[in-house]
Amino acid sequence: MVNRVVLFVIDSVGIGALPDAEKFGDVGANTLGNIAKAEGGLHLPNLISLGLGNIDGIVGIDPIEAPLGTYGRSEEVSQGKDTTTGHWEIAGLHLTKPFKTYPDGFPDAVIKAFEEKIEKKTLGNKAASGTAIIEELGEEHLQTGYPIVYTSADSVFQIAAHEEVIPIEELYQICKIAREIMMGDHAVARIIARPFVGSLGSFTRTSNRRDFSLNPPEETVLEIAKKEGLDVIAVGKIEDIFNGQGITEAVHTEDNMDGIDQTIHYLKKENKGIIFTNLVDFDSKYGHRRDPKGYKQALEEMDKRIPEILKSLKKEDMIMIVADHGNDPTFKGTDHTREYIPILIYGEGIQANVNIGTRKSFADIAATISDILNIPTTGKGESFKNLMIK
Ligand SMILES: O=P(O)(O)O[C@H]1O[C@H](CO)[C@@H](O)[C@H]1O
Ligand SMILES: [Mn+2]
Ligand SMILES: [Mn+2]
Repeated sequence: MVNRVVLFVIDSVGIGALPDAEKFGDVGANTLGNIAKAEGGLHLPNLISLGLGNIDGIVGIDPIEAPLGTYGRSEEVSQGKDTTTGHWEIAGLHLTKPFKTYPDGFPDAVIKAFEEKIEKKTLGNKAASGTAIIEELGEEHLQTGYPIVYTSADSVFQIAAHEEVIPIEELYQICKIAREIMMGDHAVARIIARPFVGSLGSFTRTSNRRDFSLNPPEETVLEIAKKEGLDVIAVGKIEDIFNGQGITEAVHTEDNMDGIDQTIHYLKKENKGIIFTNLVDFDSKYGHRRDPKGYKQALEEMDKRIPEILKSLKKEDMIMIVADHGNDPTFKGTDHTREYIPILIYGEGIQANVNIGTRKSFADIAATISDILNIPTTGKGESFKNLMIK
């Protein structure tokens, strides 16, 4: 019997363009496949031993004879390719209306209302890469003290500020003000605090980033699990993505390795239910930065830690490794890509070498978790428990 699910989202590790990728301008995107191609292969022996190379349609990773895990891939139903949409679908929701985006910047009325409330002017107000815009406007920011507001192809209102110009607590406060303004007609998925340090020419962003999300519009599998008295432990930015809804305990992390450390820490403790971890470096440090070499290294670094994670699993644990969207570092632009996500599952109670094929919705993951933990479902997705439980 499985009574604890460890759900890892390896943020942005997509495995090929979805059939509807054209609508998103993402035909030809393949995060994992194109990294393998650009970097002359990927050394991921542990993910491969679980079945990574055996997933239908995977490119750049060879299959093996007898994978130890259950494996497959999934399409995304919701019409979005952002983190929130991806995670909410994994947790059992389908977003019928995509989040609003602002490719040409935010309307004057929004910026005016924001500037009045924070009693400061703002800089930027356009779509940009976060590292590029602090280089571009950093000097003016240091001189004026005005925060830098920017967005991307995602539904985000991001506020960048130097930690010595706007202390982080104050930055979080102005994010909360933005959150109040960006509701209703302008219900952007996230307001993101983007603090940075350093001096002109060598600014670096810090791990004090915070995301201020919306509540999920309906009950997720996390809320159901919590109601049923189970633990729902959030590691990394999971707490932010769900705006704390359905979470019983949370820890924020410095980077991928810290995320793995924290997950192992919780695995060793007595708890029942869901440990939900997001490893964001793949996306934020390498995908958006279009750095296939760094992305490859981050993947290999994570792969190396898998034996340690598996060793920490108890008899009744099951680990699921999935992603939330793509972010092909070899693709045009700097945004996410509409892709299939991989699904790798392992545990003592799980069948080896089972192919669950191509799932129609990320919500199949939530439905399966409900089925396994014996709790009600969100009503979305189809469980594949019977294919993989011993
Ligand atoms: O370029 P940076 O600031 O990393 O922004 C990226 O991070 C945001 C949230 O994941 C997205 O909007 C994406 O564009
Ligand atoms: Mn993401
Ligand atoms: Mn991203």
